[in-house]
Amino acid sequence: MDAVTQVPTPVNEPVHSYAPGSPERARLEAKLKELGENPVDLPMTIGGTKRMGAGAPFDVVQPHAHAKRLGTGRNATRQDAQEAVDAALAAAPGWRAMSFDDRAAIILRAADLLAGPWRETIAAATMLGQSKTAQQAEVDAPCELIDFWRFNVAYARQILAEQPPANAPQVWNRMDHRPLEGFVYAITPFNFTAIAVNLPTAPALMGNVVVWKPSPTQTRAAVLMMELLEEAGLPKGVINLLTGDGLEVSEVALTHPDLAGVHFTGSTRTFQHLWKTVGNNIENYKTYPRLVGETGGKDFVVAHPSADTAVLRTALTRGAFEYQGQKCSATSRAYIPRSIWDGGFKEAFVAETEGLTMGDVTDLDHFIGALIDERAFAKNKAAIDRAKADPTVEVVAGGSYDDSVGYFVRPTVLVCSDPDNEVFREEYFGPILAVHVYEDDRYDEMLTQMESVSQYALTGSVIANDRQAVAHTMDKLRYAAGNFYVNDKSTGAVVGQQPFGGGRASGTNDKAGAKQNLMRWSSTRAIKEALLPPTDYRYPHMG
Ligand SMILES: NC(=O)c1ccc[n+]([C@@H]2O[C@H](COP(=O)([O-])OP(=O)(O)OC[C@H]3O[C@@H](n4cnc5c(N)ncnc54)[C@H](O)[C@@H]3O)[C@@H](O)[C@H]2O)c1
Ligand SMILES: N[C@@H](CCC=O)C(=O)O
Repeated sequence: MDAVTQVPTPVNEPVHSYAPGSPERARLEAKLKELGENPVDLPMTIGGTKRMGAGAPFDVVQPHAHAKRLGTGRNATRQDAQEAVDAALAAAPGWRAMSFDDRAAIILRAADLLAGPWRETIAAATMLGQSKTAQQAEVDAPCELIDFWRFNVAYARQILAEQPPANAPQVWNRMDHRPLEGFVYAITPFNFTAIAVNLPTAPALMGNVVVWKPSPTQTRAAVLMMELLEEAGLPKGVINLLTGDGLEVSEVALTHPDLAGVHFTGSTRTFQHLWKTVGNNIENYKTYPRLVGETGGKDFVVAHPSADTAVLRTALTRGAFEYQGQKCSATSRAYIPRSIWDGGFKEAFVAETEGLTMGDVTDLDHFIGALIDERAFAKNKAAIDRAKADPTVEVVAGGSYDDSVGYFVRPTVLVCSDPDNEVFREEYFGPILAVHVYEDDRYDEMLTQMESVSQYALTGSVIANDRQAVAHTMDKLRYAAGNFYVNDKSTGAVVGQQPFGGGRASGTNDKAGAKQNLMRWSSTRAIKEALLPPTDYRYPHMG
């Protein structure tokens, strides 16, 4: 079909409340029971075929009740990886040849399946596997993933329609936005099902083939998402799912001559390792692999003396502790003026923090659940223990932990007099908020220090009612965050509204769910066609 079509105008998916007595709550509870009580095998999908493979087994458990197993997968081996790359490359010509409308229709159908019949299944898998509350699972997958899919289709349509603005006389210029040559390697984090699925599907929408390696702890939802994509009509081999730690997968994929790109979200350390490996192999690739990575953060809230204290308290409680602080955007450091801290804020904030309910997320009354695994628990426990032993730090809320049933760490507030302390620099990826109380007349000095005390630049916010202070802070912190908020929490970017990503050590800032990201998965061919081409090499000035 030659028609230049228009895609549906995207709108953000409405968030279901799961309020007591609502029909969606009843459906969710049924799915929680079904998935929670029936552990399954978690297969890979290579060229459309499901298989467990022969690698070492790993269990996926419920982090808030780690004795409860959701399923068992196996680490993909070198052979699994080689076959996945072969399957992707074999699928590439057919996928590239398919029209954009056909590819877009698959993604739009996937969005509708997720918004409808699959909604509570994916929400329940995300709650159980990643220990999210109903609200936190709902804003992740379904909602954010539906938004990624619908907005990406609209952005991709715009990119493909982009053509040169000028044509010289007797010339027609065109742009052919080609998929990359080779395969894209998508490596995804545990904490968002939406991110895990956007990373392979965004390049696929642009016509690329993909090897997808999700996080082991997110595998229950990942395997279900693969089934949903198949139901939506995704052809075999376009996305190949490999389970496990990914170590052998990287040995194959990162050294393969057809590696065309890496689409990563996860820790800074892992991304730097991947980048170094690609750098060390740079002479072996047929093309320069695109490296897109969104990584860690040490996200801040700066409160000005003019701040509304209720706004500040809510931004801190939600920003620091929702999903147990396991968002890359979670507030993990706050700068509060002495006048506010000593003026009753400390007591109110500590009381609110101590009152947060924590437990098994299948009890929908809780505000937070557990950390993802043993490693995350140990990291946060060690950080709290170091803080307790540090004379410059005072633990004013929380500070306790217990992994006997689930990986639970109480929301913790550390007040530290030394703004250079590790508590203001290290990403713990847990419910630990470091607070520095500054003297009101030293606002500017505080801004200068906190601007670059950490290596990251992901998210941050200013809470202030004084407009000049807002403008000054925004200017001074221009490079300290890729997503900046005024009088709001540092988390909760919405696709189509606040494109997400950070700079410095936080990533390549290619903005997930935006045009910038999709453009990385396309390699443009510029075409000039001479309609009346010259037939004499001489120019007029030659007489
Ligand atoms: N900036 C963002 O948009 C964003 C979003 C979500 C999470 N994050 C960051 O992610 C981190 C938490 O996620 P995580 O614990 O899953 O991160 P991680 O780096 O431990 O793991 C990410 C993925 O990389 C895989 N991996 C690790 N080494 C590998 C290798 N050699 N080869 C192949 N795969 C390998 C893991 O199995 C997982 O799938 C935090 O630092 C957080 O800030 C950032
Ligand atoms: N996009 C999410 C964070 C993703 C990282 O974990 C937010 O804005 O809170």
